Amino acid sequence: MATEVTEFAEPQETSYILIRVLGKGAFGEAVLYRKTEDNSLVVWKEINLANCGDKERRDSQNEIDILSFLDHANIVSYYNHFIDGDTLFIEMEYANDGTLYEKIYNQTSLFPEKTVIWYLFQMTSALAYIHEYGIIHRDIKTLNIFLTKSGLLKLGDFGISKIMQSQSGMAETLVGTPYYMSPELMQGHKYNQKSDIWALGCVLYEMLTLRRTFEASNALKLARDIVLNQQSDINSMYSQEMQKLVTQLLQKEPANRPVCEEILKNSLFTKQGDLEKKVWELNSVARRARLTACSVSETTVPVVKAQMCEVYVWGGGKITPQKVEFFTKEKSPIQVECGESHFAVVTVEKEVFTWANSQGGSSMVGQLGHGDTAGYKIPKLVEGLSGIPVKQVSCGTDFTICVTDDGKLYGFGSDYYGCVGCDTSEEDDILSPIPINYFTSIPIEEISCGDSHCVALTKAGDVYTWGCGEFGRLGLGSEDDHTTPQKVAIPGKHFIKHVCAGSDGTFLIATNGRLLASGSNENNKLGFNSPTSGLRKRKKKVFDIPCKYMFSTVKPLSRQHIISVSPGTSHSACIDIYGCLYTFGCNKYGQLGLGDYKKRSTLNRVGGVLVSKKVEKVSCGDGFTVAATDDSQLYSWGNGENGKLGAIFKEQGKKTSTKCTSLPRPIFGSLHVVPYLSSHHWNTIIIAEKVLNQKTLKPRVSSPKYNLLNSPKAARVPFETVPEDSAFVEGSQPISPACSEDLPFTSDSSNATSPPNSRPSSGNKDESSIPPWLEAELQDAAFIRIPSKESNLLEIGNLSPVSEKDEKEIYGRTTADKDILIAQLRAKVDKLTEENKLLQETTEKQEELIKSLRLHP
Ligand SMILES: Nc1ncnc2c1ncn2[C@@H]1O[C@H](COP(=O)(O)OP(=O)(O)OP(=O)(O)O)[C@@H](O)[C@H]1O
Repeated sequence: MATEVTEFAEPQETSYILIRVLGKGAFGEAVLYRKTEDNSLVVWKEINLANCGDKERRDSQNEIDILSFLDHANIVSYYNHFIDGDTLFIEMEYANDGTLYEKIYNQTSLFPEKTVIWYLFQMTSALAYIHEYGIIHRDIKTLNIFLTKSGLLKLGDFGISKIMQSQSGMAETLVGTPYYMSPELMQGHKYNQKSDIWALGCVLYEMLTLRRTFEASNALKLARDIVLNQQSDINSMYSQEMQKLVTQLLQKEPANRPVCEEILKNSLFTKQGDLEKKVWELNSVARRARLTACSVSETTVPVVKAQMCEVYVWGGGKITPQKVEFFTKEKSPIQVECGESHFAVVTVEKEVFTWANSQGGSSMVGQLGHGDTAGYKIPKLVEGLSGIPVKQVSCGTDFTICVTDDGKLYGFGSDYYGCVGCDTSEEDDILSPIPINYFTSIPIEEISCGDSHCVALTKAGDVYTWGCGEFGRLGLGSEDDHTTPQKVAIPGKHFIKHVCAGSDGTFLIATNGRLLASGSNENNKLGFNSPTSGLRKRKKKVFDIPCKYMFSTVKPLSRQHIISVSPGTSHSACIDIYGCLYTFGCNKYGQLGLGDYKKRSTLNRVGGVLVSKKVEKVSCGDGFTVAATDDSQLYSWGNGENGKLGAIFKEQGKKTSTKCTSLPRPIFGSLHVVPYLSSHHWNTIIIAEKVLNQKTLKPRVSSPKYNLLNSPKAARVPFETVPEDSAFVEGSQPISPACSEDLPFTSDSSNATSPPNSRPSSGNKDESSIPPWLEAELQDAAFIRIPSKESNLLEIGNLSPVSEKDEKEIYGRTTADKDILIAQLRAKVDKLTEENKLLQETTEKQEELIKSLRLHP
């Protein structure tokens, strides 16, 4: 379709293009690929498991599962992994500047101490991180320490690391590379994390001497050297502190070696400034570089905002957004939610209002909480919660659960699956709010209701699920239903920040931005499927996962830092920290927003009109998606039947019903900030903030000083009030400048009274944001004319003689011209003086003559 081609480039499925085989290890190969999705380079390790038994396969899979949770700037990230036939595939970050081994052996002179400290700091903080998780690396060596061109160091190859069951646990197996093996290992003793510290000491020694700590012609001699701990001396150019640290790390007795936390406190690091910040900055630059396609629009910082909150609903038969007048006139909303046939709103007074959209004929079963089964058409206060401050509400298909300020839960509606947690009542339908007693002494932070199950996050960070368990949506390892809340096992050491229940699956968002999910992955709606197109030894294009009974990380999204997720009936959408929108799942109605209706088996980044915007909110319903962007626009796409899209869009040439659109389309006419958005089944409800008045600061392009010097006009209006975007015009008034004295910023005020493109006249204090003190100073200031070109004249410390040309430009004439003119003037004055003198003499003579004539008539 012509219209679509211009608006949206055909999205490509992610595939891998082989770059080169990096090398072969003991168990397989490491191969470098380019990922077509974002042109990033990734390494896939292909490990042959043909000789491994079932248990070993399971163990290696479990071990990598845990390693994939690690998230540290100095550890090679594990993005994805799966076992296909006899091959274990692991996708990981590519370190693009070789290994520390190569770096050391290419050195022609010793490293400066500063470099050694920088590398050692990064290695130690990586080790501190894994040790905290109870992981021992067990193969620390310069060959397993990778470098990036940006100067970062990355600890990799956890191939033989072992997850310790407890911090004090001892692993039995003798593994590792002999040169780095600690005395206790050589002697056949047990070891713990201190063996990694020994290896760290060996690496440090290698960096300081450019040779191995213990080199011996045979294993026996090596063992003897290590046990006797005979190191050679370190060059005296290195500080005493450094030499002391090597000795501490290479202590024969494990107990005498420091732990990572102690090493990090060494004055060698503290003297070097904020090394942690440097690592963080370098890593975030690399992360940003990966987001090449993500051109986020210029950010402005709001300063003053006057706004009005309104509630709109659509869908369920209502084609265009309907304003719910009640919340404009009487109550101010702070949170909204919808179920299949009902809406719920929490107001600033912490009250809950519910009402029905019984358009489809569905009967009420108590989900409104008004004590009966009437289908109230306008918002009605849930009186059973009067006096109980509610901070959040969530709607299931036909039930509602509220969280109070002190973390208590109240539920009402259908208890068919035990969602309302009513373990005492015989009835399935709870018509008025009842407390969910299970949580009386476990305060809840957040609740999310799916179609027929619930997930709650406690204030302590634990996750509980209950209700229907089909497809493993409760993440409890089975499909069993549970009428009482069950604590969920969270893999790794993830701290959960948000919980989100869908129709038959559940998402969890961890504090580190990882997305975890459990339940049905039909059509990839939980995002688990991995693209494998282009990978050697893999024929199928996608590695398909039908469902998960336990929570696992959604690995295809492990490189994104997810902040928000919304599961729909057959698809899902999530937003990352940069405001990029990703969709996955069924695309029958174009609900993935990719400009077509093709089946998509993996993850997609929504582009088109949204590519340059920051998506702030998203919600998925049954076959449709709604998204709000940072420029106060609202978009919808997918199945438009029954008004699900809040507007009527016509899309030519598509195969499904004429009410579908596969591209994000702006809805809602004018522009609004949407702080809350919820879709369920065919309904959508939003809070729309109408910004009546907004003033923002944004960095100015040129320095006001420069304008002041260069243009007399600019000197009068150094801060220009940018005419308002028509976005926030309704009833807005100009705001007197509050922060215009902050020189690096220019004021951008939304002002309804001045027409677009009109410039304020100078000196008008209402329109110009010039501060009064500066205005006064400018009025009194002498006017100095400056050449339009930046000549040497302006550069302090570079006062070269003024050229004739510049003089002419500044003063309109040269010094020579001036001299001639002065001479001419002098001559003129002289002539005049002469003439004056003559005249005076003549007058005197005439007066004398007249006098004598009077005396002698
Ligand atoms: N993430 C990575 N980034 C850059 N190069 C890598 C990465 N992982 C592995 N390599 C390189 O690929 C090659 C093969 O690595 P691999 O891990 O398969 O074997 P190895 O580490 O040499 O041996 P083994 O795993 O048996 O100890 C090595 O040269 C290694 O430096």
